Amino acid sequence: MQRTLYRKLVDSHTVATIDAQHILLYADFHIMNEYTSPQAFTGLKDKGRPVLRPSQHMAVVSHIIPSDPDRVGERVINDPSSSLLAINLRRNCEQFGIRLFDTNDPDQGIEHIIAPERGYVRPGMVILCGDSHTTTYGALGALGFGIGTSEVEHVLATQTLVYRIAGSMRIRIDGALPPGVSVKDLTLYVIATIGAQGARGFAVEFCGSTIDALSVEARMTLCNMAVEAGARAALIAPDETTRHYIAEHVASAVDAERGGVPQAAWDDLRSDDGAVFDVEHSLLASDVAPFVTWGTSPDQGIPITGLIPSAEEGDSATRALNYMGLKGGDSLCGTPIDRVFIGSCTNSRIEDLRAAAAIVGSNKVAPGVRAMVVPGSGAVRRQAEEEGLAKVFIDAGFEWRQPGCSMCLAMNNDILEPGERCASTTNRNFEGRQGREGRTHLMSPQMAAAAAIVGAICDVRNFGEQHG
Ligand SMILES: CC(C)[C@H](C(=O)O)[C@@H](O)C(=O)O
Ligand code: SF4
Repeated sequence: MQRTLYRKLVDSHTVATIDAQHILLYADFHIMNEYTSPQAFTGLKDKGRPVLRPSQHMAVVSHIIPSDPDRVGERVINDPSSSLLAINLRRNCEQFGIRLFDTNDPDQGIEHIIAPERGYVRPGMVILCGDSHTTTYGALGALGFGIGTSEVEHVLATQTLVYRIAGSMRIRIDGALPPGVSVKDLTLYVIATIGAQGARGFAVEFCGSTIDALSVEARMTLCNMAVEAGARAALIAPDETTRHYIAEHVASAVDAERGGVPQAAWDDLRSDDGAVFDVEHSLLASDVAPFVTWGTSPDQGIPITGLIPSAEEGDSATRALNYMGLKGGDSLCGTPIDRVFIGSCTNSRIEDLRAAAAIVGSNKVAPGVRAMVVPGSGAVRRQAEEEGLAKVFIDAGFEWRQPGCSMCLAMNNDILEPGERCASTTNRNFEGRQGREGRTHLMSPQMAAAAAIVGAICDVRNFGEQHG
């Protein structure tokens, strides 16, 4: 029987079958943040249960930590309730013997940036985290998905999870991305094409020559946002690109052979020829242009050359347009922005910062625009400083900040003022996501960098002619 990659990963981690739809799934690794773990630890303590395998968990303070450039010392977090979350996580990790990337750890950062970077994510693994963007790890051929707080407790206690098997979807994308078009544009295009619920209930496997040509970091951007189309997981079969990434990242961090599938068996980590998917889509990279969202859902995006769709009175697009202060039939090009945010687990890796810095060059941030770059981890920040990228940003007038989720979700000091419009490399543009009444336009790091210089949303492909 031919099996999909998803099915192989599920089968190899099935501890017991519960019924036709449910299994007990083994988790090779589990990641926690300060925000979704406290009740789980309280539950364990109340029941007097230990953590079964402490070495198969890690924790990080990422959501509530301020990104101030001079963040140091004990008082990195001034807000008392946020500070308490960090203190609790530290106590819990100490008590249960779990590796914590604490507030002052040189490698602290966003969970989904540091887990692969530190070598914890390897092909063939099942990786869980109380966070929806755990789908990111599919970029390395690992089955990753977000879990709820009560499930976090179960995973800590048993290293397993009661799991409902997902449907299978394959999205094939072929051809070369046109010049000036990045994987973020491709991602927003895929979501706009299939819709915010388009992959709901499915584990999505991405394949095709476009995917083959992507770096692992680019694949992470795509898999990260698959959840914005409703996907329960995203997967890309490991290949030579994956091998190189693993060789670079695992040796320095954790034992390559601990957990996961030995390299010799990676060849089997792919869907068999003839494996049947419940749903298949086929897309062409040549159809993709730089993409920007105009609304309040990640699927409300258009190519920068397109027009904002006209809305019918009373439909959800009308509400979105009102919230965003935009009109149907207009172009997004030339829409002035107040803020630029380059960061988040979607786009704060070194390749993202390189791409943004290449656009910035020797230009300056437009007067009146507040622009910030928030690297995804301490390691990304150090590397960007070594490569001179930080200097490019600082000289241009960007704020060069400390790692964390930052203005991706405004759970810390980084927040939009009501009515402010932001060019953002993040993954969610919901109402209030970056601050009450804040207006978020999702786009690539290149497009956000160009917007910072121009002071308005623009087509990065024309940017070089004026600012090269
Ligand atoms: C805080 C956390 C539960 C949440 C998630 O699950 O994704 C956050 O990371 C987000 O991006 O909205
Ligand atoms: S960077 Fe944003 S999307 Fe990613 S984990 Fe943090 S809040 Fe969630």
